[in-house]
Amino acid sequence: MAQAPVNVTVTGAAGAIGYALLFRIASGQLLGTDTPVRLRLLEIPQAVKAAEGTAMELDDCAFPLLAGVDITDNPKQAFDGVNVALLVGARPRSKGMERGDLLEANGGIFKPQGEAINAGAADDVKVLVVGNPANTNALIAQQHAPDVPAERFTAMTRLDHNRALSQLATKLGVSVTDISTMSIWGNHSATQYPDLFHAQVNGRSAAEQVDHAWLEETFIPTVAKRGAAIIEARGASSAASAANAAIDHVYDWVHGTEDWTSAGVVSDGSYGVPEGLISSFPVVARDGKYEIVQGLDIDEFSRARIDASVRELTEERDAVAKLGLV
Ligand SMILES: NC(=O)c1ccc[n+]([C@@H]2O[C@H](COP(=O)([O-])OP(=O)(O)OC[C@H]3O[C@@H](n4cnc5c(N)ncnc54)[C@H](O)[C@@H]3O)[C@@H](O)[C@H]2O)c1
Ligand SMILES: O=C(O)C[C@H](O)C(=O)O
Repeated sequence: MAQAPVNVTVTGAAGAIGYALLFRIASGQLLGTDTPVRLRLLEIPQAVKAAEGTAMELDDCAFPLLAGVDITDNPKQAFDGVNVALLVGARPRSKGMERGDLLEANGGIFKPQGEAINAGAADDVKVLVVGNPANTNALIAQQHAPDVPAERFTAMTRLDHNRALSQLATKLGVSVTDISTMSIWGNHSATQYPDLFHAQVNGRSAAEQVDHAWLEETFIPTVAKRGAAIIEARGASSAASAANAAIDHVYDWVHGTEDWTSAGVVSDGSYGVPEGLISSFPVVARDGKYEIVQGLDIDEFSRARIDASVRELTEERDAVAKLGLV
């Protein structure tokens, strides 16, 4: 191995997404097949033993690119020198828990993790938040890492993007590779807006190739509520597809994109999204940076839906602000 290993930290490493993610990272799918990685697994104390079991399995794969695995329940150790941080572990909503309780519980996780990233991360750190509510958890972590450029904190909407590609491809009987310039706007929640007005299929407007009733009454709700449908069907949240989307998000961030993709990034005020909110936009990746695609015309239909999702993000931000978390 000529190159120094890249430090990749995965939180919630003993969970379902962690299990689907770690082997793909270690095999080179996150950063490329010429880049060695050192994994740091962060778990809560009760799950450290399970993470050790996963580390034993990683050993047993004899991955040529895997330079080592460290396991800890201490965020400071987990993020010391980190280059890529995948914040997957989060507190799920339990019975009787209100939305405010969920935000507060997650604040207790993402505030110290943001602080630990601020204290110890490498200069080039890139952070992807997967754990829900992903956009607001990313905002909490970002707000507690004032020395890290804000654009290094992102939230995952790539799974929604991939779901949108797949639903449209199935509807039109085309390959996902025939579709370009797809985008997801807003929150990773049921209010998100998967946008067919800017998407193209074989170079022609996607919206013009489907009837409006399907777009409004089937496509948008199917994509936006797919997470709930998976939970209903599997009895558990999406895991392999979520891990796959995390791999796509980071791979593209590092290697660049030819087409648009979607990511929750810190708003610069583009498209009327309040500055500082972490909202999904159509983005491209260039030179190791995600950039919001600029200059799109937004019609009334899209405007109303983007605004509704951004309103939800604003309410989440206000709720965590009341708790002193941002
Ligand atoms: N953004 C997306 O598209 C998307 C998609 C699917 C799932 N998710 C979310 O990802 C999260 C993880 O899903 P999962 O299926 O792996 O859940 P899981 O319950 O199987 O695993 C979560 C793991 O996180 C750990 N954890 C909890 N608090 C922690 C902390 N403070 N530090 C480190 N680890 C901690 C738990 O011990 C557990 O092992 C959930 O919040 C889920 O809703 C997001
Ligand atoms: O875990 C969830 O609530 C659903 C998840 O975010 C998903 O989109 O599959």
